[in-house]
Amino acid sequence: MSRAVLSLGSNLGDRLGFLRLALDAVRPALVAVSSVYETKAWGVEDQPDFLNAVCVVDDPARDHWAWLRTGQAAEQAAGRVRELRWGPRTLDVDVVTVDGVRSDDPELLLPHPGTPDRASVLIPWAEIDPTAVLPGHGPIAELLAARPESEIATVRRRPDLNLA
Ligand SMILES: Nc1ncnc2c1ncn2[C@@H]1O[C@H](COP(=O)(O)OP(=O)(O)OP(=O)(O)O)[C@@H](O)[C@H]1O
Ligand SMILES: Nc1nc2c(c(=O)[nH]1)N=C(CO)CN2
Repeated sequence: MSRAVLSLGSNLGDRLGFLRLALDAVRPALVAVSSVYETKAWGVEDQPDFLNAVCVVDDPARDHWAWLRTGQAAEQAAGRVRELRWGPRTLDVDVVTVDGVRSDDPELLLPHPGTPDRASVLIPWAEIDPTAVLPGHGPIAELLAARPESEIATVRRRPDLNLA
């Protein structure tokens, strides 16, 4: 069994369409998908808001590398051009965790190192798996409780947008 948590993000073009494209790439393995959230950009702040969502997927035939490749293929299909780090993009698929796998290979860091500091990942993840634990970091509910209220407020659920 290989159960992965994937974070999806888009802030260019047809944002919802690109999230749907990513989800369609994993739909046969889909266990759960969060609501869509409109989030203020972190990192490079002078860029459009993102749409973010998190999904849990499970496929015994795929290991962590296969999840990375699946995400990268979806990014390519969305016409993503690799430019600025933390800059705008049509589609970003981050592999947040895969089972308890730990990796310090720069091509696939696991768990994804940004996760503990990103309400834009923790909030949608907690919506679909509130008792989840981030390997090496603890329960995501505790990580979320440690985020400043000012950051939490920049992650807004968009009930009018649906991925499921
Ligand atoms: N867990 C992971 N999920 C997705 N890509 C990863 C992961 N760990 C390392 N990478 C590598 O990161 C590179 C992609 O980086 P990218 O440009 O998407 O970074 P970013 O999204 O701007 O920043 P961040 O990784 O902090 O979210 C790829 O080369 C990929 O191999
Ligand atoms: N809110 C938000 N900000 C971001 C995001 C993202 O997915 N959501 N992704 C980035 C590129 O890694 C940079 N900044």
